[in-house]
Amino acid sequence: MKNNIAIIGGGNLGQAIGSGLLSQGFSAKKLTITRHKTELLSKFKTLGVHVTSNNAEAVKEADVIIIAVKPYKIESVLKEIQPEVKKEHLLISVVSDYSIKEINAHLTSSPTVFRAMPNTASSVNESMTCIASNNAKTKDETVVKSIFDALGTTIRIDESLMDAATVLGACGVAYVLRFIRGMIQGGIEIGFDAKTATDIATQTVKGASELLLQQGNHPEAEIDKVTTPKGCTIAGLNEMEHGGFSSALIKGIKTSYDNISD
Ligand SMILES: NC(=O)C1=CN([C@@H]2O[C@H](COP(=O)(O)OP(=O)(O)OC[C@H]3O[C@@H](n4cnc5c(N)ncnc54)[C@H](OP(=O)(O)O)[C@@H]3O)[C@@H](O)[C@H]2O)C=CC1
Ligand SMILES: O=C(O)[C@@H]1CCC=N1
Repeated sequence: MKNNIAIIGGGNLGQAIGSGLLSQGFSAKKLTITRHKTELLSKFKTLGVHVTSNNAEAVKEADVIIIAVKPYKIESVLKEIQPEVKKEHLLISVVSDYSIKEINAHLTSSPTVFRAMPNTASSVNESMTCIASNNAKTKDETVVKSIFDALGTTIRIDESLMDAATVLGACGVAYVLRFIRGMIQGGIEIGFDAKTATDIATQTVKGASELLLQQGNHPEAEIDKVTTPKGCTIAGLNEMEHGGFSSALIKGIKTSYDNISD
């Protein structure tokens, strides 16, 4: 990748993106990460990444700007960087609930603006990133896609689905981790120590995902292969459903969706 990238907001997601890029061989010299508490970015500094609290300076040196601050901070950041943003810049916002139109309203130079919704698995190059833009040139789309392809898998979506992408893909990491925690707790109750239960639960979740990813089957088709008539799997699964398992998940997803806007 030839681009110089500035990540504005080196927090949980900004650092995950930075780590993911570096582990794919992206040059530390071409990467800048900003935040106020720069001491919390020392591991990046050690690797040769330019670490600064000066957003304007970071933007000046970059051709791709990734904004990764909290939604309530984006307007002040846009005001701060606005004088340095040029038409040639690719500006990617990973900020939830802030539209391309709202971003453009703060910029006079008309850069090409994208929204992307990666997740924290960017740090291990296993993100699912949904990308949206309005009338971006194919060559710019290719650049943005290549950045997030380095961090995992990408899908292009319409911007109207960005809130849904935020919930399913980004919040989704937390839902799955809570599921894994539940499996671990159950595993300990039936006899495993915490480490062994964690090893079994995490690999089992990975394997179940791979069955769908690699074979493209419907989850129920794979479930049918596990459930022996009158067996323990179906007994446990039905008990989970009696407790509202799928329903709780669906309701939680809808509740997250309803809570995106402040
Ligand atoms: N976390 C996640 O899983 C995901 C988050 N997102 C979105 O990404 C954005 C960031 O989320 P997340 O990483 O969790 O949040 P964090 O609070 O962890 O990170 C945001 C960072 O921005 C820095 N910051 C604040 N103000 C400025 C500023 N003026 N200039 C530069 N840096 C600044 C803060 O550091 P300091 O105080 O040192 O300045 C902070 O570390 C949010 O909009 C969120 O919606 C999207 C997908 C997934
Ligand atoms: O919970 C949040 O607000 C952010 C958005 C996506 C993931 N975390």
